[in-house]
Amino acid sequence: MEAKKAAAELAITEIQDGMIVGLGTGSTAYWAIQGLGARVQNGLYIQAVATSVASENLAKELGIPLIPFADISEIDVTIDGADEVDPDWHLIKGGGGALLREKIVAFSSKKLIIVVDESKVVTQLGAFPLPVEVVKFGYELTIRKLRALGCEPKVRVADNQPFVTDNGNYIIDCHFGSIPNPAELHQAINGIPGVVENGLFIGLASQVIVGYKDGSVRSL
Ligand SMILES: O=C(CO)[C@H](O)[C@H](O)COP(=O)(O)O
Repeated sequence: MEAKKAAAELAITEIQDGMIVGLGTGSTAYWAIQGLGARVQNGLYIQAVATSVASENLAKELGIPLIPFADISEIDVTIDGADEVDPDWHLIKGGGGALLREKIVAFSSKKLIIVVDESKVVTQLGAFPLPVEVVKFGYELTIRKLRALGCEPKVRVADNQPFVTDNGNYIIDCHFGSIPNPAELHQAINGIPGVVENGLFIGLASQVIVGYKDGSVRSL
Protein backbone atom coordinates (compact mmCIF):
# COMPACT_ATOMS: atom_id res chain seq x y z
CA MET A 1 0.00 0.00 0.00
CA GLU A 2 2.78 2.48 0.93
CA ALA A 3 4.49 1.98 -2.43
CA LYS A 4 1.31 2.61 -4.41
CA LYS A 5 0.40 5.60 -2.27
CA ALA A 6 3.87 7.11 -2.62
CA ALA A 7 3.74 6.84 -6.42
CA ALA A 8 0.25 8.37 -6.52
CA GLU A 9 1.26 11.23 -4.24
CA LEU A 10 4.17 12.20 -6.49
CA ALA A 11 1.93 12.04 -9.57
CA ILE A 12 -0.65 14.44 -8.21
CA THR A 13 1.99 17.16 -7.78
CA GLU A 14 1.73 17.51 -11.61
CA ILE A 15 -1.88 18.67 -11.32
CA GLN A 16 -2.46 22.41 -11.40
CA ASP A 17 -5.40 24.80 -11.20
CA GLY A 18 -7.68 24.80 -14.23
CA MET A 19 -6.66 21.36 -15.53
CA ILE A 20 -8.98 18.71 -16.87
CA VAL A 21 -7.84 15.53 -15.15
CA GLY A 22 -8.45 11.88 -16.04
CA LEU A 23 -9.03 9.66 -13.02
CA GLY A 24 -7.77 6.10 -13.40
CA THR A 25 -9.10 2.93 -11.81
CA GLY A 26 -7.67 0.50 -9.27
CA SER A 27 -5.93 0.52 -5.91
CA THR A 28 -3.09 2.84 -7.00
CA ALA A 29 -5.33 5.30 -8.85
CA TYR A 30 -7.46 5.27 -5.68
CA TRP A 31 -4.66 7.04 -3.80
CA ALA A 32 -4.31 9.61 -6.57
CA ILE A 33 -8.05 10.35 -6.40
CA GLN A 34 -7.88 10.58 -2.60
CA GLY A 35 -4.95 12.99 -2.84
CA LEU A 36 -6.70 15.10 -5.45
CA GLY A 37 -9.82 15.17 -3.28
CA ALA A 38 -7.77 16.55 -0.39
CA ARG A 39 -6.24 19.20 -2.65
CA VAL A 40 -9.67 20.17 -4.02
CA GLN A 41 -10.88 20.62 -0.44
CA ASN A 42 -7.92 22.97 0.05
CA GLY A 43 -8.87 25.12 -2.94
CA LEU A 44 -7.44 23.40 -6.05
CA TYR A 45 -9.80 23.92 -9.00
CA ILE A 46 -9.90 21.06 -11.47
CA GLN A 47 -12.53 19.27 -13.51
CA ALA A 48 -12.30 15.51 -13.89
CA VAL A 49 -13.42 12.61 -16.04
CA ALA A 50 -13.44 9.10 -14.62
CA THR A 51 -12.46 5.77 -16.19
CA SER A 52 -14.98 3.68 -14.25
CA VAL A 53 -18.15 3.94 -12.27
CA ALA A 54 -16.13 3.17 -9.10
CA SER A 55 -13.73 6.08 -9.68
CA GLU A 56 -16.59 8.38 -10.62
CA ASN A 57 -18.38 7.54 -7.36
CA LEU A 58 -15.19 8.11 -5.36
CA ALA A 59 -14.67 11.50 -7.05
CA LYS A 60 -18.23 12.50 -6.22
CA GLU A 61 -17.77 11.48 -2.56
CA LEU A 62 -14.62 13.60 -2.35
CA GLY A 63 -16.20 16.64 -4.01
CA ILE A 64 -14.04 16.52 -7.16
CA PRO A 65 -16.04 18.30 -9.91
CA LEU A 66 -16.79 16.07 -12.91
CA ILE A 67 -17.16 17.37 -16.45
CA PRO A 68 -19.16 15.60 -19.21
CA PHE A 69 -17.13 14.21 -22.11
CA ALA A 70 -19.37 16.24 -24.44
CA ASP A 71 -17.86 19.43 -23.03
CA ILE A 72 -14.18 18.62 -23.63
CA SER A 73 -11.93 17.72 -26.52
CA GLU A 74 -8.80 16.83 -24.55
CA ILE A 75 -7.72 15.86 -21.07
CA ASP A 76 -4.63 17.62 -19.66
CA VAL A 77 -3.30 14.85 -17.42
CA THR A 78 -4.55 11.36 -16.63
CA ILE A 79 -3.17 9.39 -13.68
CA ASP A 80 -3.75 5.64 -13.85
CA GLY A 81 -2.27 2.36 -12.67
CA ALA A 82 -1.06 -0.64 -14.67
CA ASP A 83 -0.63 -4.38 -14.27
CA GLU A 84 2.70 -4.53 -16.12
CA VAL A 85 5.09 -1.91 -17.51
CA ASP A 86 7.90 -2.89 -19.90
CA PRO A 87 11.13 -0.97 -20.66
CA ASP A 88 9.42 0.81 -23.62
CA TRP A 89 6.58 1.84 -21.30
CA HIS A 90 4.14 -0.42 -23.12
CA LEU A 91 1.56 -1.58 -20.60
CA ILE A 92 -0.86 -4.31 -19.71
CA LYS A 93 -3.94 -2.81 -18.09
CA GLY A 94 -7.41 -4.03 -17.24
CA GLY A 95 -6.82 -6.06 -14.09
CA GLY A 96 -9.74 -4.11 -12.66
CA GLY A 97 -11.79 -4.58 -15.82
CA ALA A 98 -11.83 -0.89 -16.80
CA LEU A 99 -9.48 -1.10 -19.78
CA LEU A 100 -11.89 0.23 -22.41
CA ARG A 101 -12.75 3.45 -20.60
CA GLU A 102 -9.12 3.75 -19.50
CA LYS A 103 -7.91 3.53 -23.08
CA ILE A 104 -10.51 6.00 -24.37
CA VAL A 105 -9.39 8.51 -21.74
CA ALA A 106 -5.66 7.78 -22.19
CA PHE A 107 -5.92 8.24 -25.96
CA SER A 108 -7.31 11.77 -25.52
CA SER A 109 -4.88 12.76 -22.76
CA LYS A 110 -2.00 15.15 -23.42
CA LYS A 111 -0.12 13.39 -20.62
CA LEU A 112 -0.67 9.90 -19.18
CA ILE A 113 1.12 9.33 -15.87
CA ILE A 114 1.29 5.66 -14.89
CA VAL A 115 1.62 4.95 -11.17
CA VAL A 116 2.76 1.49 -10.07
CA ASP A 117 4.60 -0.34 -7.34
CA GLU A 118 7.87 -2.05 -8.17
CA SER A 119 6.18 -5.45 -8.72
CA LYS A 120 4.63 -4.14 -11.97
CA VAL A 121 7.92 -3.32 -13.69
CA VAL A 122 8.88 -6.18 -16.03
CA THR A 123 11.41 -6.84 -18.78
CA GLN A 124 8.76 -8.36 -21.07
CA LEU A 125 4.96 -8.19 -20.95
CA GLY A 126 2.78 -11.27 -20.69
CA ALA A 127 3.19 -13.00 -17.33
CA PHE A 128 0.06 -11.10 -16.27
CA PRO A 129 -2.92 -12.46 -18.26
CA LEU A 130 -3.93 -9.92 -20.90
CA PRO A 131 -7.53 -8.72 -20.34
CA VAL A 132 -9.62 -8.47 -23.50
CA GLU A 133 -13.10 -6.91 -23.43
CA VAL A 134 -15.53 -8.73 -25.75
CA VAL A 135 -19.23 -8.34 -26.50
CA LYS A 136 -21.46 -11.08 -25.09
CA PHE A 137 -22.85 -12.09 -28.47
CA GLY A 138 -20.97 -15.10 -29.82
CA TYR A 139 -18.23 -14.76 -27.21
CA GLU A 140 -17.50 -18.51 -27.40
CA LEU A 141 -16.43 -17.99 -31.04
CA THR A 142 -14.41 -14.89 -30.12
CA ILE A 143 -12.61 -16.97 -27.49
CA ARG A 144 -11.62 -19.56 -30.14
CA LYS A 145 -10.07 -16.82 -32.26
CA LEU A 146 -8.18 -15.50 -29.24
CA ARG A 147 -6.88 -19.00 -28.48
CA ALA A 148 -5.60 -19.26 -32.06
CA LEU A 149 -3.29 -16.32 -31.28
CA GLY A 150 -1.40 -18.55 -28.84
CA CYS A 151 -2.95 -17.92 -25.45
CA GLU A 152 -5.07 -19.80 -22.94
CA PRO A 153 -8.20 -17.63 -22.67
CA LYS A 154 -10.42 -17.67 -19.56
CA VAL A 155 -13.71 -15.88 -19.04
CA ARG A 156 -13.28 -13.65 -15.98
CA VAL A 157 -15.60 -14.69 -13.17
CA ALA A 158 -16.80 -12.69 -10.15
CA ASP A 159 -19.22 -14.08 -7.56
CA ASN A 160 -19.55 -17.31 -9.60
CA GLN A 161 -20.86 -15.34 -12.61
CA PRO A 162 -19.05 -14.00 -15.67
CA PHE A 163 -17.71 -10.57 -14.71
CA VAL A 164 -19.58 -7.80 -16.58
CA THR A 165 -17.79 -4.52 -17.29
CA ASP A 166 -19.21 -1.02 -16.83
CA ASN A 167 -19.99 -1.25 -20.57
CA GLY A 168 -22.01 -4.47 -20.29
CA ASN A 169 -19.34 -6.72 -21.82
CA TYR A 170 -17.27 -9.74 -20.73
CA ILE A 171 -13.55 -9.82 -19.97
CA ILE A 172 -11.47 -12.68 -21.33
CA ASP A 173 -8.14 -13.04 -19.51
CA CYS A 174 -5.63 -14.30 -22.07
CA HIS A 175 -2.65 -16.20 -20.63
CA PHE A 176 0.19 -15.70 -23.09
CA GLY A 177 3.13 -16.22 -20.72
CA SER A 178 5.21 -13.79 -22.74
CA ILE A 179 4.41 -11.18 -25.38
CA PRO A 180 7.53 -10.55 -27.49
CA ASN A 181 5.80 -8.15 -29.90
CA PRO A 182 3.09 -6.19 -28.08
CA ALA A 183 2.25 -3.83 -30.99
CA GLU A 184 1.66 -6.72 -33.39
CA LEU A 185 -0.47 -8.62 -30.86
CA HIS A 186 -2.50 -5.48 -30.15
CA GLN A 187 -3.44 -5.24 -33.85
CA ALA A 188 -4.17 -8.94 -34.17
CA ILE A 189 -6.50 -9.01 -31.16
CA ASN A 190 -8.41 -5.89 -32.15
CA GLY A 191 -8.86 -7.38 -35.63
CA ILE A 192 -11.12 -10.12 -34.22
CA PRO A 193 -14.83 -9.29 -34.56
CA GLY A 194 -16.42 -9.32 -31.12
CA VAL A 195 -13.36 -7.82 -29.45
CA VAL A 196 -14.11 -4.34 -28.18
CA GLU A 197 -10.61 -3.53 -26.90
CA ASN A 198 -7.60 -5.20 -25.32
CA GLY A 199 -5.44 -4.24 -22.37
CA LEU A 200 -2.23 -3.55 -24.28
CA PHE A 201 -1.45 0.17 -24.09
CA ILE A 202 1.15 0.85 -26.76
CA GLY A 203 2.97 4.20 -26.77
CA LEU A 204 0.39 5.92 -24.58
CA ALA A 205 2.31 6.42 -21.32
CA SER A 206 4.15 9.75 -20.97
CA GLN A 207 5.66 9.11 -17.55
CA VAL A 208 5.97 6.12 -15.22
CA ILE A 209 6.23 6.65 -11.48
CA VAL A 210 7.31 3.66 -9.41
CA GLY A 211 6.80 3.35 -5.68
CA TYR A 212 9.00 1.02 -3.58
CA LYS A 213 8.31 -0.97 -0.41
CA ASP A 214 10.45 1.37 1.70
CA GLY A 215 8.19 4.30 0.69
CA SER A 216 10.69 5.78 -1.78
CA VAL A 217 9.56 6.72 -5.25
CA ARG A 218 11.21 7.17 -8.64
CA SER A 219 10.03 8.71 -11.89
CA LEU A 220 11.37 6.64 -14.82
O1 LIG B 1 -6.01 -1.30 -15.36
C1 LIG B 1 -6.49 -1.22 -14.27
C2 LIG B 1 -7.93 -1.37 -14.00
O2 LIG B 1 -8.62 -1.78 -15.14
C3 LIG B 1 -5.61 -0.92 -13.11
O3 LIG B 1 -4.99 0.31 -13.33
C4 LIG B 1 -4.60 -2.02 -12.96
O4 LIG B 1 -5.30 -3.25 -12.83
C5 LIG B 1 -3.70 -1.80 -11.75
O5 LIG B 1 -4.45 -1.88 -10.58
P1 LIG B 1 -3.83 -1.64 -9.15
O6 LIG B 1 -3.38 -0.23 -9.10
O7 LIG B 1 -4.99 -1.96 -8.22
O8 LIG B 1 -2.71 -2.62 -8.96
